[in-house]
Amino acid sequence: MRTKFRGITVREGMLLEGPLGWGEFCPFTEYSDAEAASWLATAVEQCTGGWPAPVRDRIPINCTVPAVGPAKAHEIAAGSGCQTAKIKVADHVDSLAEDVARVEAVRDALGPNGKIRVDANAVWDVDTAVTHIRALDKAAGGLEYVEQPCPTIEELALVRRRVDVRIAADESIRRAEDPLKVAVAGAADIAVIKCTPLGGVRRSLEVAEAAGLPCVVSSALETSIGLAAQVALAAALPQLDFACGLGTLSLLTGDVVDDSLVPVDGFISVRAAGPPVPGRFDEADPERVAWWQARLDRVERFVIA
Ligand SMILES: O=C(O)CCC(=O)C1=CC=C[C@@H](O)[C@@H]1C(=O)O
Ligand SMILES: [Mg+2]
Repeated sequence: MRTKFRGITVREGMLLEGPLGWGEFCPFTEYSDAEAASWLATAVEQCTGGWPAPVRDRIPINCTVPAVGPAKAHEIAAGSGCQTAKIKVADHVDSLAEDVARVEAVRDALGPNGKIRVDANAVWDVDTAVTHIRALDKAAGGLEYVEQPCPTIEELALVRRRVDVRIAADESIRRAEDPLKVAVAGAADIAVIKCTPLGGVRRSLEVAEAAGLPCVVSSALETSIGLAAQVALAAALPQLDFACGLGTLSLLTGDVVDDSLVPVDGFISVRAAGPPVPGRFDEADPERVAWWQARLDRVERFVIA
């Protein structure tokens, strides 16, 4: 990673080859085998099953601004070519002043017509969420939405009643016991859908339909191989009203393909990625390779069982 993001500085994963090409298996290292099973289903769909036909040929993209200082945040947003920015906030206790400065810097970089959304990754309680959302909304001159301000659906519903900013559900969907059954309508205005953890493009289309809300497709920090599945999902959704969080290759120091799925002028064109360049990760630590192979063996058995 170029900058620490969701607490990690190294992104690990595995590429699997099947009859249709390559798939990416990249559950975060702390996830259990049970939680990793749907990530494997996504990789298997990609390299064996293929995806539904696209209904659009390019996807509007938001730039992603980690919890960095205002000067760096300005540079990221200004250099991204995107009209929408998603800003990480609340990454530590007492972050409000830094969050406000980051949001102000991004507004300055995007100009008055840019759209700004923030993501708190479920760390606030209801009262903190209300106070911080109001302050950040003011700093932004209007937020497009706030993603997962609190941990539970009930808390999202309470916050939603008390602020004028739209609420998006992310962890509430992708980490739910059954993402097909989670009742987010009423607690949120927007559903963040990530096909990598949800078990593939087809299943994500079902989750999106079940959520009954406008959707934003967002990445799980994949290489271009895994991002291609997310792009396929964004391309196949019947309706796409918001920019998607798929511009995350810029958070990584490298990619496994040469022709990376990066946004140009704020859009990613819908296409496959790959193949991986042989030898790109020859330097991978043998201990980590063995760890991933053992994980794959366990998760595979978990899926079959
Ligand atoms: O949505 C984006 O702009 C980028 C993706 C992103 O923010 C995330 C990717 C992976 C893990 C998550 O913590 C995080 C998110 O919460 O949305
Ligand atoms: Mg999120």
